[in-house]
Amino acid sequence: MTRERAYARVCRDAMARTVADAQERVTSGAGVVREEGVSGDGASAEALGRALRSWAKELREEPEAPLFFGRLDFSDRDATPETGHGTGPGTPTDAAHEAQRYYIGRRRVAEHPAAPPLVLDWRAPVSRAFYQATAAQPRGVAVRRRFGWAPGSRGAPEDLTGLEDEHLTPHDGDGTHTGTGTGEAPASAIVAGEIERPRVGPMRDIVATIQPEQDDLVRGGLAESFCVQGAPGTGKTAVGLHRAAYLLYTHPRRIARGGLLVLGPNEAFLRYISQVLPSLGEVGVRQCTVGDLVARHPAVAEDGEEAARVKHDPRMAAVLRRSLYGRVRAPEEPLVVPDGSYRWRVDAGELARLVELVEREDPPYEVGRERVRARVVALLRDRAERRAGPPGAEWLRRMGRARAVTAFLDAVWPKARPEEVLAQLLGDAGELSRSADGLLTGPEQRALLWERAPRTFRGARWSRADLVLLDEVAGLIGRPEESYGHVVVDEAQDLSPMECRVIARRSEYGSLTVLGDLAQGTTPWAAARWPEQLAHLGRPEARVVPLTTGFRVPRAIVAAANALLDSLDVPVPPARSLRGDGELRVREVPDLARATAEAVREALTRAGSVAVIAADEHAEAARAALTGAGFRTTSAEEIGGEARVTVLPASAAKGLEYDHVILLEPSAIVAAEPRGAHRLYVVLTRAVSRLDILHTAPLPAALTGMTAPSTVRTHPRGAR
Ligand SMILES: Nc1ncnc2c1ncn2[C@@H]1O[C@H](COP(=O)(O)OP(=O)(O)OP(=O)(O)O)[C@@H](O)[C@H]1O
Repeated sequence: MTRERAYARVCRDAMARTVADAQERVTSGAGVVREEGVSGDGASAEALGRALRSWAKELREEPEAPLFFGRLDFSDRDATPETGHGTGPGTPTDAAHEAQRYYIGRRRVAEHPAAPPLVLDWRAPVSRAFYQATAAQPRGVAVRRRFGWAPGSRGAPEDLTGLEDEHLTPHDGDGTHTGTGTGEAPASAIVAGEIERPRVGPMRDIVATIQPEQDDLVRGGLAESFCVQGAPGTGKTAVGLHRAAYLLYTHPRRIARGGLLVLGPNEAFLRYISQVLPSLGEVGVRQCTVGDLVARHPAVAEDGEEAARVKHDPRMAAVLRRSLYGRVRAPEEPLVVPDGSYRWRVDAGELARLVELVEREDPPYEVGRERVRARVVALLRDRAERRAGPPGAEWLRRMGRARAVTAFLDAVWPKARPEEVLAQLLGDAGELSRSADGLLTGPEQRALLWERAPRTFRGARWSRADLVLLDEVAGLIGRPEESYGHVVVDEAQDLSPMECRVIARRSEYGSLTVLGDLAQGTTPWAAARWPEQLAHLGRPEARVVPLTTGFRVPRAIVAAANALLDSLDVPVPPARSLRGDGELRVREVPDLARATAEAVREALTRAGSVAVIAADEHAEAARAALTGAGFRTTSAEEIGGEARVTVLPASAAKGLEYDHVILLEPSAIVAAEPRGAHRLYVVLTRAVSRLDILHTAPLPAALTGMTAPSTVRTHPRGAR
């Protein structure tokens, strides 16, 4: 311990010097840069200065945390017995690492940029052995050491409180293996402690304890898109964020060109995960919702249920395409273009063939219009050439802009704006049936039609679904300006086919990490199967990888959730939990408000965060009752606020977790919406340690059989 603390001190000093050095370079500016001969001219010195400034800023902004969490001692070759399992691919005993010792941390630490690192970045190739080595496949590692730090430590050497060694390759006289990775519970007490640590505030990184199956996903190649079907609390979100950090580290240039995008279901969720990437040293990643991607107008209108369902249906893509291309007309008249004393003439038949050909080539609409123009000019050029030899570039430009040519284009391939196209479709029954007949039924078409159409498209009031449709039309007209190198899509089961297409358009040249759980689908258009959803996302070939080992929800609560899962009829395997701790209590109570206050009072005697979750329409009342009883509470919008008790409507609970969840009236959550049972499944699986279910009405059928050993059913106590 003394030696390791001393090492921690050395690392801290080195890190402090790195930060100071970065500052120094920024404040002394280009002078230093030039002196070092890095850059001769002002412009690149300035660019370098900018890079240094942002680097210094990044170092300063990074939350201070322990600088290392692990150590690998590689064996020297003589001491590495071939175990039989250890010879396959993926288990290299890389000669370069023989007898080497490496510390592993959140980022590289070195005395100076050219010095050998004191701490390796967890994403460096060597670090992989830290996550993957087992006694059966030691990958050349003799000893894996994990470090335990005081909770919340900022890395002060005296905060180093524990060490744990696993001997993966036995030496003489030391025949014991302490392997991991196969048992129900983690073999490492430090890992177990980390997993069971009470939660407070926003989500944390998991670099110190990534599990082998998670690591495989985190380090998947940039080119590969895949989908993680993960039971609640299996670390989907964590895996997605760490994968983002890994890709940024491993392919900085290729990602930098397009950028990396993380999509989450709502603002509360985005706030909850917002600290993870910065704590891993990545500050430039865009994290937003699909709604943010399509927000070309504020969403001010509300759709009826049926209208929303139809607008999110994939058939709308075909309807919109037909509506847009319905603008293209077969030319009926010849084109006559005056040119000085001449008039060039192209007859209608030739023009019609030309337009039809371009239509068949199926370019984006805007490109199609310009292609028709270019081909018309080419016809004019042929005529001019026959008469007077090849015309010059200026002549070609003039013909392209000629009033007659533009008028011809406006007649056969008019300009289009997304708003105009959609307003016409939703505002005009004739246009709608022209575009939708054979695709949408009569009642579906009627559900789409505006009751009162605005006079022009500029006066239209758009709904959230409309914005998705506008994005679709914009995508038909031209390519989206944004295109990402990689997109991480969380809670992907909830996206509608049309929302999936928003993402597909922006990741055409990149790759996707799709995260979700079919059992947690709560939107009316939630996916029932992954292959279809992946096809809408433009990745029909993507692999679906299940994760079933839960790190959040304790076994007793998982058992209850699995009972409910059986009734959901989704093709997903049940979850299992790494956590033997945890409590589940189900109580029928006479007075819900009073029982809630009591449960909160009790919950506050333990460490960690507390959430009271109720059906949406009851959440406000629950909050008021708690405030009345003297508790300070926060709402979903204030994650990370001061009060330890959050009151959440069931619809806002997705993706979040709390140490202690007090769930009010499960049957009301089920009854509140068509997919209420799925919603209840989400809510049941938010608890890290304790779940209290309080009810006055009968429990939903799937929950009545809960017989987990730690289930305590108490009958209403008398007045207290
Ligand atoms: N390897 C790990 N070590 C420690 N903690 C982990 C590990 N993997 C996941 N966790 C923790 O388990 C919890 C659940 O992870 P996460 O939220 O990523 O799961 P999820 O699959 O997205 O869950 P859900 O679908 O229910 O929203 C988080 O607190 C996360 O930090």
